[in-house]
Amino acid sequence: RGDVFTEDLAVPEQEIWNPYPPAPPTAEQLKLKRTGLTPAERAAALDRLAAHLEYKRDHLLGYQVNANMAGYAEDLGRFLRTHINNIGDPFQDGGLKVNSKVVEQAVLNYFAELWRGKPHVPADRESCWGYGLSMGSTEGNMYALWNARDYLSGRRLLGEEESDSASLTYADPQDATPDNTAYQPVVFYSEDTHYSFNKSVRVLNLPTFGELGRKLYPKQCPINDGIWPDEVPSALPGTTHRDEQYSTYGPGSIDVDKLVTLVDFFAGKGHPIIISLNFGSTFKGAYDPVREVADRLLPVFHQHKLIDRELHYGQGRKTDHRRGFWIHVDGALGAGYVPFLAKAEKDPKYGYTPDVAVPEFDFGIRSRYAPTGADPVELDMVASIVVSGHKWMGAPWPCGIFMTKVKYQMQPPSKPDYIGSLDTTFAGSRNGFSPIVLWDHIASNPDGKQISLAVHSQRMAAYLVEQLHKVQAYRQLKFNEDTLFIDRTPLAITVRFRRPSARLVAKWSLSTVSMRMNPGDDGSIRHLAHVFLMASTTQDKIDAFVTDLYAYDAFDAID
Ligand SMILES: COC(=O)[C@H](CCSC)/N=C/c1c(COP(=O)(O)O)cnc(C)c1O
Repeated sequence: RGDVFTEDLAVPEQEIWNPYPPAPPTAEQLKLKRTGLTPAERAAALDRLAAHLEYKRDHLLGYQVNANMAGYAEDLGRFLRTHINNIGDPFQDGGLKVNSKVVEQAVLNYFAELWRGKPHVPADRESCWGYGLSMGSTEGNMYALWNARDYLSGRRLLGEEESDSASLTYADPQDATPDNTAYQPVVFYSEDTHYSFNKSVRVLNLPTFGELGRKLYPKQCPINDGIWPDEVPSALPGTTHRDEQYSTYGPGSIDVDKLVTLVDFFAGKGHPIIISLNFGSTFKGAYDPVREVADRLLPVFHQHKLIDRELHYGQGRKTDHRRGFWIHVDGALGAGYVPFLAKAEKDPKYGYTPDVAVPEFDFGIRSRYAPTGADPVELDMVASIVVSGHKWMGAPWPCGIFMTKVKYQMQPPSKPDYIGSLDTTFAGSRNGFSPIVLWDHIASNPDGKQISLAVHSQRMAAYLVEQLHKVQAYRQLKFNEDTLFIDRTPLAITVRFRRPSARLVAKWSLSTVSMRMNPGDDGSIRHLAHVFLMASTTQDKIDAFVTDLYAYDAFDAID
């Protein structure tokens, strides 16, 4: 892909045309003294901070944040008087009784059903299990990769106790010899994947297919003339435009042909497979085609005996059966609203006809494969899903949900009796307020409202594209400027275009990317920005933003 690199945007201290945007409190005002601050000093600093943040909140367009905090202060302010900590497993009350686990369970079961899974029943291995995140989807995605890595590398499943050993061990030590690829999982994700994945695979010491390819199979990459890329290429643009035949001009979803070829290579070497698919990608808002990936990879998994693997543990006395693949869906953004778009598509009363069919992504995806001369195979293909609570739903701070199934849960590394519960999550202390916020949001937004908001967001995205084309036509005529590179991936709730001036980037908190559109060609560098059309984005807000783009100095001179 084009090299993505950041540039220091020299953002002026004050916005030139609007000398009145409330600045944040100064460092001097915020300086924390040993003597503390007087009530007047505290009030002055906090008042100024509130004014600044409220102005920025009302002008935030560039990030996936729903600015609507309706009702939280009124409904939930009283919970700020209590430290609520959901330490340990959400479905085990534990020793710290000041917890909101009953609320967390209600939220988890809501998402299990929304994503076509079964609410948690400990004895039902096909039912869902999950937990409320104390960070955002970065935590959930990291947990998913950790769970997948240990599941596929033969660590002990939840319930496969080994009384004589508190430390985590492999199901069967000789299975996990260094040269045994059967327990060396490899992870695949596309070049449009959120940067937190590069961080997560480092934390987990989990090799990407590129790293493992360069180490074990140098110059044998089945795509790209033998050279291993680090990420799966994203799809090329549908256009036949000759000099735009690079994924940088594409929709931002994964190239399924290349994914299948790469997975087939490693599965053929015996490696278990981890795939993370984006569902509402960070810059282009694209949806990886989960259904197509699942349907096309099932035969590959079947061919390489990755559907049912037998593991032994307890000195060979016992056996378990597991998959040799894990499909994770990073639904940080899309898992929150696409289910409602699908409902709108099905119900004519919403008058919504999507540009393309609303894609599937969840636990309801079952793929079938009928190998010649063998019994047909039908499998549920998605092993885990993550959603951020602070993106589509609009929580006041980072939070979210990780969801998998009981059959994939691992034995935790230790059993800290003093928390009175299994340590089945990533964090120690866990935010007990976030489940209450998500519960309040869901309780206040029945399906009908959610469907309307999801359709509104689609309409606002289409509206912004229309308005940007008007700006482009005006500027070409008036200032003889180049195009604004306006683009929107089908069904995406984000629109991308030429980066405006530093002042406007700061005013509207735009997220920007500078990239070489044609690899190695500095002449093809584009400075782009995007706007996310969230449930809280109004037409008035879009109009105010678009008005700014008509100004003579709204865009930097084309360098
Ligand atoms: C540049 O924009 C971002 O980094 C935003 C987070 C900021 S907006 C809330 N996206 C985070 C993100 C993440 C990480 O989610 P968080 O940890 O909740 O920020 C995972 N997956 C996808 C597809 C994402 O887009």
